Amino acid sequence: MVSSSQPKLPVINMDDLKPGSESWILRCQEVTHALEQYGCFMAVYGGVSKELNKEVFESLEPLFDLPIETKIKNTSDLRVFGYLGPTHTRPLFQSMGIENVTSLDHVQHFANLMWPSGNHSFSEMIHCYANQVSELENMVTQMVFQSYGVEKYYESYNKSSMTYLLRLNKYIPPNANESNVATTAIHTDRSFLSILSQNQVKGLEVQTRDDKWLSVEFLPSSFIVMAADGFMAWSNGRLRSAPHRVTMNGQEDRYSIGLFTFKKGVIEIPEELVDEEHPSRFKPFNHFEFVDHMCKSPLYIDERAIKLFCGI
Ligand SMILES: O=C(O)CCC(=O)C(=O)O
Ligand SMILES: [Fe+2]
Repeated sequence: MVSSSQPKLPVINMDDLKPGSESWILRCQEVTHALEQYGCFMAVYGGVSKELNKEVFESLEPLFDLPIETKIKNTSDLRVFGYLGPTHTRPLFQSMGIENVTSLDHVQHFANLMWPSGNHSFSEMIHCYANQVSELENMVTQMVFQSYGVEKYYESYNKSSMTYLLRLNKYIPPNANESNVATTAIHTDRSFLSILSQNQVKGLEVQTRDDKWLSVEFLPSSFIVMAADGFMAWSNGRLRSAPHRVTMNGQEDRYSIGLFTFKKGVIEIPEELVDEEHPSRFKPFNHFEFVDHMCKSPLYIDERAIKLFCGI
């Protein structure tokens, strides 16, 4: 049950912040504290215009209306990065993935699979959207590194060291006789950081440390920034990888978009984050090997997975 007298997720204004300014330094603490306590926060971020956001969400309906034979052309070496259709355990959900979405070539490759005569405006729009959202991701990563006093490692986690997967999700409403259907199982994300947005239909729920479920109410121009398994391990367990799920109640289709970042290569805990109070909890691990392992043997879909993979 989602509590009605629930605390809300922290809301942090991420606009107009210049690195090194007083407000930047203040936000570094707020962002890190929110990711430690909740594993996520709501970022108010005007870096994506309302018009672009609207156009992107409007493009999802015709995309998901394409025939199934077309949608299944969205494949990937990592199965969970491509098209996922409804299954009997997840009948309301479909999802498509665009790998390396910050590169226009990759978005065009996806668009050419979906529309054989191409769809230039879709490609431009999605590429622009992903890059603008990635600016928010870069800022958050830099802030966390800075507040832990390990900014010198940020270069290995900036845009050129990460890859970006954009997931486009569609959830259809449950039948009238099924209420409150948990559409996705409780999970944590395998990524480093995830940034989520949605159309006007709510459904995302985040589990708090005291096992309450917070139903996320998106504010205008807002995104949920969520620390995932990779960032949690990098921080030696200081950050929380937020358990979350999607529950559909209403009558309308829900569309959501997630930008997921993955480190190219090995994630290593900075030695500065290991001390007597925080003994080393994770061995260095290759992020894609972890994702690949999870695709092949998905024993757990929450934080236990990374603990099993590289925990000490
Ligand atoms: O649809 C959402 O809001 C969340 C999706 C999600 O949790 C995921 O793709 O990992
Ligand atoms: Fe997720």
